[in-house]
Amino acid sequence: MKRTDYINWDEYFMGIALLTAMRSKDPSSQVGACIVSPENKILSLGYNGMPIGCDDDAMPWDREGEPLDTKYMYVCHAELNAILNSAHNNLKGARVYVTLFPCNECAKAIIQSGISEVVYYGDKYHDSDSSVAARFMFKKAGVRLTPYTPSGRRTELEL
Ligand SMILES: Nc1nc(=O)n([C@H]2C[C@H](O)[C@@H](COP(=O)(O)O)O2)cc1CO
Ligand SMILES: [Zn+2]
Repeated sequence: MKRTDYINWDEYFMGIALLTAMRSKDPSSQVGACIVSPENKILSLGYNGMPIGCDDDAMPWDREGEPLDTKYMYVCHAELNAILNSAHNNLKGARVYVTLFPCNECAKAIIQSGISEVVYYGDKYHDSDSSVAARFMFKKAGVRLTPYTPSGRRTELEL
């Protein structure tokens, strides 16, 4: 008899997105993205971080202040990193598991890459212009938006 308490696909991919987010240096929001093929193969992963070559310790992580002194000018979002990290994979018909709903800029990249479904966990900026614009574009482009339903399963990893 096979065991029955194995994690399902959604738990698996969102779990990997959550683990990937733990690599983020951002003090306020750690975001992870996991892109998966229609055959449930992982195509790419990403988390929010500074561009390659931009020393994490030399870059600002502040949310407020002069625009040039905030992280927003520089940080590369989890979804964009995942798309860019997948340069040799075809993302047509893929779905992306994200721990936070995509912004309008990542929405553009998601649509252009051919990803057809976004499964999202958090949505804390639901009412921001960025989220409204993202939803508007996703709707026009026919990208399916699926809120992740937490299963309630808790797990602990000894790392
Ligand atoms: N979907 C997203 N993916 C992301 O990777 N991010 C990143 C950009 C920043 O590094 C951080 C948001 O910072 P804060 O405004 O919550 O302090 O998360 C943000 C969003 C939200 O749209
Ligand atoms: Zn984004």
